[in-house]
Amino acid sequence: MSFDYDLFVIGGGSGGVRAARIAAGEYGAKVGLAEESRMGGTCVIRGCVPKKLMIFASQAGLMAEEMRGYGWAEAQAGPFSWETFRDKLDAELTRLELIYRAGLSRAGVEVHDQRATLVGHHEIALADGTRKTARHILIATGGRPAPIGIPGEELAMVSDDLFLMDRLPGRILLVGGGFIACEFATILAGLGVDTVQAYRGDAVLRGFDREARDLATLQLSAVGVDLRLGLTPAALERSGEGIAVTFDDGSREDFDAVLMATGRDPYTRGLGLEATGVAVKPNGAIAVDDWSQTSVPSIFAVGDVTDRINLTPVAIREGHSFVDTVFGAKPRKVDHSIVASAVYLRPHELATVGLTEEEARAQGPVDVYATTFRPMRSMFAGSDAKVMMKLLVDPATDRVLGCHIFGPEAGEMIQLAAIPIGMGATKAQFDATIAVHPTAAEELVTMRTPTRRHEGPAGGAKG
Ligand SMILES: Cc1cc2nc3c(=O)[nH]c(=O)nc-3n(C[C@H](O)[C@H](O)[C@H](O)COP(=O)(O)OP(=O)(O)OC[C@H]3O[C@@H](n4cnc5c(N)ncnc54)[C@H](O)[C@@H]3O)c2cc1C
Ligand SMILES: NC(=O)c1ccc[n+]([C@@H]2O[C@H](COP(=O)([O-])OP(=O)(O)OC[C@H]3O[C@@H](n4cnc5c(N)ncnc54)[C@H](O)[C@@H]3O)[C@@H](O)[C@H]2O)c1
Repeated sequence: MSFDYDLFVIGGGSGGVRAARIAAGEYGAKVGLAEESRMGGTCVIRGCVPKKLMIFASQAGLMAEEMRGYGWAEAQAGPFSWETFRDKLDAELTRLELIYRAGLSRAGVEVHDQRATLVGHHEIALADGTRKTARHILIATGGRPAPIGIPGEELAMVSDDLFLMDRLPGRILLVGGGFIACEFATILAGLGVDTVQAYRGDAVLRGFDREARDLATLQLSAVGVDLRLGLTPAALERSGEGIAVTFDDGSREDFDAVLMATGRDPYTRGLGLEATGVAVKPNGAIAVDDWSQTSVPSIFAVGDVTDRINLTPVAIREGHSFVDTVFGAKPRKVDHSIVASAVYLRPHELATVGLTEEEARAQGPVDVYATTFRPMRSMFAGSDAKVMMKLLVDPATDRVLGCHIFGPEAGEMIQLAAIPIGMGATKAQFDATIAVHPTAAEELVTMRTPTRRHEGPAGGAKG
């Protein structure tokens, strides 16, 4: 049977673009790709990239404050122009989008700027009514903000809307305590917005190492976020130009804007999965095996739509591995067991790789090497901001099981720590490394004695 394409990719985000480009450019496959919005997907257009640029924009006040501590007595951030920043941001995203398009075009990928849906095991319908056939189909449609189902929720923004605002709100409520709520609370407070964050739990960033979570929670308040723990909205309603929020404790407050950052769902609605028999998990994520293959052998899925680890480099690796396996005769599975990540807070980021202390002690005995200190840079300036470095070590094998850093540029540090930890490095090998001085990261190779030992599920902590 002949097909229009060897591969048809639905979704031009992190996973889809990588897969299409490698399949066509390196393995000579005939590839089509459909994208219903801007090329580049969530990460480039409404995620990692604009978010990180906003983080940079938001740190002027903190930098000026630090510099005053170094003798620049008049240092001030001065006025911020959202309009100038937003227009520059839009131009930058357009530049990046064009680079993505050029890469696809150079590789010989045929791009269809429209929505695609599945109509058969080898067939796709485009929004203009055209049908295309393909030997293999890759679904890389990403995720969408998940509503929580409270009355008036449609009045709130989601993260996509933040990058397009006409003006900064005077007062905003952010709902949630995950990646997006914490990063945007840091950003908006840094840009001078009166920022309230409501989170239903007792410390933000559930799932991260508890000690690091506690430091992140303290830092949010220290940078001016009015963090309300154990609180969540029950209803939103219009109030003049703004939004009146009724919370679950019965209190009511007015805000200029509300941002719901309550998680993301796989974007599979209306994709034709039921009609084609592609199996989904209860939350709508496409079920795949280790090779990213769905229940229909000709259809594969990568990235957030499969809800494995919802990060850009993971989507890229999944897309690349699928193509290596199917088109490159180089079978490659993705190892999801050790994936580093960072939450871009300011002044200190939270970065992590491997097991948390809580996960490690639930598995068995673990030695915890941890230190918390005021780094020389900010201490000199008079700041109380604390850095934390933590290594979790298996006492039986001496293997480093996890690393957690709360500090300036922790994301940069964890990228490097992830290499030896992924290779199975031992604590002795960390210790054999001569320190780089003076740095905060030198603590990772100079912590000599365990701070505490957990004996495992049956035992308690010592020391
Ligand atoms: C605010 C925010 C900040 C983030 N920050 C980070 C970060 O700092 N680091 C990090 O690693 N990750 C971050 N992420 C997560 C990261 O963006 C995602 O994990 C990544 O983009 C997933 O890639 P993907 O290819 O699965 O999907 P996406 O990048 O979402 O791409 C899916 C594409 O498919 C298109 N599409 C969907 N359905 C169809 C259809 N039927 N037809 C045609 N096109 C379709 C969409 O328009 C979209 O362009 C962030 C996410 C958000 C929301
Ligand atoms: N730096 C990064 O790598 C980065 C940054 C942003 C986003 N991301 C990715 O995007 C994903 C989505 O981010 P997110 O922050 O929306 O999700 P998240 O899962 O990190 O956090 C969701 C938050 O919403 C809260 N929540 C969920 N349901 C609720 C309800 N019914 N009522 C009240 N609160 C509720 C949760 O308790 C949690 O605090 C992340 O999981 C991550 O994979 C990564």
